[in-house]
Amino acid sequence: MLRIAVPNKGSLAEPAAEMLREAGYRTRRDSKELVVNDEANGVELFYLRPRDIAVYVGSGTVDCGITGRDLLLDSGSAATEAMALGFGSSTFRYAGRPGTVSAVADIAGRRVATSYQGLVEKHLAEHGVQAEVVRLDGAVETAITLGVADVIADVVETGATLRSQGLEVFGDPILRSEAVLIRRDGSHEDSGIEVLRRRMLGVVTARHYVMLDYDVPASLVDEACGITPGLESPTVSNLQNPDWKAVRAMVPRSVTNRVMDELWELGARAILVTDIAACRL
Ligand SMILES: Nc1ncnc2c1ncn2[C@@H]1O[C@H](COP(=O)(O)OP(=O)(O)OP(=O)(O)O)[C@@H](O)[C@H]1O
Ligand SMILES: O=P(O)(O)OC[C@H]1O[C@H](OP(=O)(O)OP(=O)(O)O)[C@H](O)[C@@H]1O
Ligand SMILES: [Mg+2]
Repeated sequence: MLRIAVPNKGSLAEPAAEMLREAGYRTRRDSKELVVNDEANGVELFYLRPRDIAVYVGSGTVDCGITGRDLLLDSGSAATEAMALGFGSSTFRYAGRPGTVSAVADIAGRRVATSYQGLVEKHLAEHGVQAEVVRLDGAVETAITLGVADVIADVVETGATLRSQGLEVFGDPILRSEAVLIRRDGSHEDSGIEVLRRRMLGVVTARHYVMLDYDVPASLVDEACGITPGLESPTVSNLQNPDWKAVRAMVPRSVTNRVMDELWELGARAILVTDIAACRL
């Protein structure tokens, strides 16, 4: 049985469960379930706090887990990123009152509030800045208003929380984070983890690409394939009318409409886009 740690709460919980479901695993039906045994797939899911997941994985009590890159690095656990999962994206940044602090060097001698003490202490040390780190559990943005800190370091997604407290980010992002699959440092390419990783990669890829089908005059096939080169190579099939060919290729979802416009201009017709439900590449 492969033991997988899964976020039980917070921003990562629902999208992580969704990804596991799409990858064919059984997930919990109610939020009070703490362990799910999915015998058919040879896995056991342990629902744990996202912050604790790297600790469990690092200690070897579970084989792998899903958590945030920021939480992994903050924990200092003996765990390592096996793959990025493409959801739960955020940046980790310093912020303060406008006009007070504008660069990392200005933090020297001040108080920094954060829930990510390990990450912040390491970043300050790397920049040769000495400051007091005030460890808080959450709602860090309020620390300046309440006079507990001069600067904060926190997760920023839309920036709405910062704005609501009249704060502004400064300096470069400390980190760009997203949900990641993690395994213990130096753990061998265990076949169970490899199957999980391939399945997750299948979901990430299926989300990232669409399948494009179109018909194009035979004389324009090469030009059309230049527009849609696919991953290995596009599929070109005959049509009953010998003057036309059918082409099928995977296209990144983000450029689908631009590619369709180009194909149409070239003379392609019957251009169809289909979602990919799952894949192994
Ligand atoms: N808007 C967001 N707010 C907080 N964390 C986010 C956000 N978007 C992504 N994340 C990621 O979620 C992880 C934090 O999860 P965690 O469950 O500790 O906090 P949370 O989502 O703020 O939930 P809560 O504070 O309600 O427990 C981090 O990896 C963080 O980068
Ligand atoms: O940039 P935004 O889109 O506003 O999102 C970022 C905010 O969301 C999270 O807080 P959460 O609501 O989880 O509260 P917490 O501080 O108690 O964790 C995070 O800690 C930031 O405060
Ligand atoms: Mg939070």
